[in-house]
Amino acid sequence: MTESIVVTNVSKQFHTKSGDVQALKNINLAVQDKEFVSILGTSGCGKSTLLRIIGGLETSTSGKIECHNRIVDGPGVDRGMVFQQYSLFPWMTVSQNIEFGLKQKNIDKDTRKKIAKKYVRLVGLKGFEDLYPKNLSGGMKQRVALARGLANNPEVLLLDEPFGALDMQTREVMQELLLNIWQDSPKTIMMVTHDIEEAILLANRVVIMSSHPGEIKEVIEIKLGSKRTFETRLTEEFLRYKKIASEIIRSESAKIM
Ligand SMILES: Nc1ncnc2c1ncn2[C@@H]1O[C@H](COP(=O)(O)OP(=O)(O)OP(=O)(O)O)[C@@H](O)[C@H]1O
Repeated sequence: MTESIVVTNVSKQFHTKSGDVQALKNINLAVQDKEFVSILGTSGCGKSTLLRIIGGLETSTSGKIECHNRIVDGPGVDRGMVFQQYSLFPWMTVSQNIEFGLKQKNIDKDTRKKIAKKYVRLVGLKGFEDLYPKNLSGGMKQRVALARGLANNPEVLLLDEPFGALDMQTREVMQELLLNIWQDSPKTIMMVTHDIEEAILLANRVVIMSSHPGEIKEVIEIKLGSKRTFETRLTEEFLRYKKIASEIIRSESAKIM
């Protein structure tokens, strides 16, 4: 297996008016090509900071990040990011939003349209292509953001709480959607979430971070097979993973209370 992302001895310190904050301490992690890794941890433990450093939106204080053997020193088309705040362009339609990154890559109009059409269908937005974000529900906007991230076909997709703003039902539909898309055409995905079930259902490995400073506390390999469905949540194996992860997170939360 080849390594997609390699994080070596990454630490991050923020300098603020009220003092220094050590957000990350000595993070070491190798994510394999086409692996799905979820990152769990208590609020403020550094999950987003780690993802932003991998995305090149933030610099580390020490250590290095490599993506397919290239040192990360800023954002790049090899790494796509989808955030909880949909960050859609309000003046662009659903299709135009999805096509945006493709246009930046100078992909011709016909190919752009074809790719956008494919992802509009995959995320269940057929018929809504010409609407503007203001005419969409939160769940629909989130699907557009996901479609845009996938349509760009980056080598690595970085998802920061992508379903965090959604209600439970929509969230579950979106999880299943992402699961189906990933099972049909696997790619390297790192996803930050607060939702233990979401982390386990989707990932090959769940990384649990400890807080203050953020360190990797535990890495759990999730052996639930590659054909997971919604019903996987009801299996004994799944519940066993949930119990293990919940206990670690509970003990971490207790430390900061
Ligand atoms: N730009 C910044 N300036 C100063 N401190 C920051 C900055 N960004 C994050 N921090 C601090 O770094 C630590 C980690 O923050 P981060 O947002 O990465 O945590 P998180 O695990 O993603 O939290 P949450 O789950 O609540 O979103 C926190 O203590 C936070 O206050």
